[in-house]
Amino acid sequence: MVKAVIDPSVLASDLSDLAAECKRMVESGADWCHMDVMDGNFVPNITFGPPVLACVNKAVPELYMDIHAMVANPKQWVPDVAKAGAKSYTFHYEATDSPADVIASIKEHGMKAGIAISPETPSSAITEEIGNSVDLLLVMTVRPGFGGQKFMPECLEKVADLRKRFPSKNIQVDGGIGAGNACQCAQAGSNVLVAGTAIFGSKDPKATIHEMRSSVDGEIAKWE
Ligand SMILES: O=C(CO)[C@H](O)[C@H](O)COP(=O)(O)O
Repeated sequence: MVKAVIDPSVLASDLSDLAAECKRMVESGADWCHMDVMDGNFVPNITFGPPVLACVNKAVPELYMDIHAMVANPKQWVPDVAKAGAKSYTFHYEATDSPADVIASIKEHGMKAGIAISPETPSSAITEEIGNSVDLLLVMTVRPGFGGQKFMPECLEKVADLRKRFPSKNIQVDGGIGAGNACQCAQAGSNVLVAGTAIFGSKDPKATIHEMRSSVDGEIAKWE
């Protein structure tokens, strides 16, 4: 069965000291670090790409880099992101007409594959074929592009639908999440919680991660 994964989003970290920030998260009990790669095309923001990911991987080789590719051509970046040491690569359903090709490329390059849906995309866009071929389904709970936005609880209906249809998959939520709504997200069926502001802005990230994990663990125990 799935397990709780707490996944700090480095978008809210001190990006001038990214490797140290990732290390701090590993030491605080984070399972993964969520790395938002934005190209200024798919979303109106630009962050970082494979050269920066490679530096982080070199400095913190034990880190599970969970890539959220908010890019207009997701297949283009798969080889470079894999070479940079990423463990998983999640792309947007809205960014491609051929998700199966992108998924195949991600797997060929030795990464776990994920597919994301933005708030305006229904969960029915994830067909049985797509859902069964990925490792992770990401339901955005804000519009992609920026951290620190308000959580959209209406997106959780999509989490519930996906959990029902894909009981053994990692189902991730991202945007406006923290200790206050972790339980609500897990109740809907999410086991992978991304949190930027809530963790990097916390005085005690270790305690925040622990609290979020306890909420998810408590809900997962009820599913079985
Ligand atoms: O994908 C993202 C934005 O597109 C971020 O990962 C997300 O918004 C996390 O930030 P916060 O927890 O501060 O809302």
